[in-house]
Amino acid sequence: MYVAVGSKNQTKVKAVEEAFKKYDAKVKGMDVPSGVSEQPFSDEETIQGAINRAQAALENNDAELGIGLEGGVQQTKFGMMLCNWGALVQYGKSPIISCGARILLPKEIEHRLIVGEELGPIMDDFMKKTNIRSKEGAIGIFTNGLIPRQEMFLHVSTLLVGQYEYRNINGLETQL
Ligand SMILES: O=P(O)(O)OP(=O)(O)OP(=O)(O)OC[C@H]1O[C@@H](n2cnc3c(O)ncnc32)[C@H](O)[C@@H]1O
Ligand SMILES: [Mg+2]
Repeated sequence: MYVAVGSKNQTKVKAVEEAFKKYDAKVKGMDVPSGVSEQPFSDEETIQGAINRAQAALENNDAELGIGLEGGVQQTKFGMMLCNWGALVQYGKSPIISCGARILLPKEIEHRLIVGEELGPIMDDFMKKTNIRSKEGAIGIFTNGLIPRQEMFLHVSTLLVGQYEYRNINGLETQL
């Protein structure tokens, strides 16, 4: 099985590799447009970004499945939450989607997002580190390293694989 991932971020590509391990799949990451803002600001926009990435990855080569993983934030009455969504796309079928664990972001980060900064650069500046988005991620920082970004994306990817298997066995279109 050949699985194309719409990103070169290693936290995403490695998570997909692990989720498809039992299929002995060839997993290839590639840069594709997300078709949404660099910093998605709602679940809906983040889902759309994940689907767009999955579709673009699938169409750009001879893969059997396209996977898109997209990070964003969602404002709630409790504060701004990190949100991450995944999509699995297959020719002739509707996309399968899943989301990852969520936590509230600190107010200081929320305020910077509201005035238009992107989470990736905010996190690097906040921690005085580089490229956090390709390492532990915001979720890793704010969970004291207990849930790094790759692990969160592994959960998202495994939710996609599980739903894909369920559909193959039962033939049910559960979504979209
Ligand atoms: O190369 P791509 O696939 O685009 O990977 P990315 O790290 O930029 O990730 P996303 O585009 O999916 O995330 C959207 C934005 O949110 C940032 N972001 C999302 N989750 C993050 C996290 O856990 N840590 C740091 N930045 C994060 C990211 O840098 C972008 O500005
Ligand atoms: Mg990005």
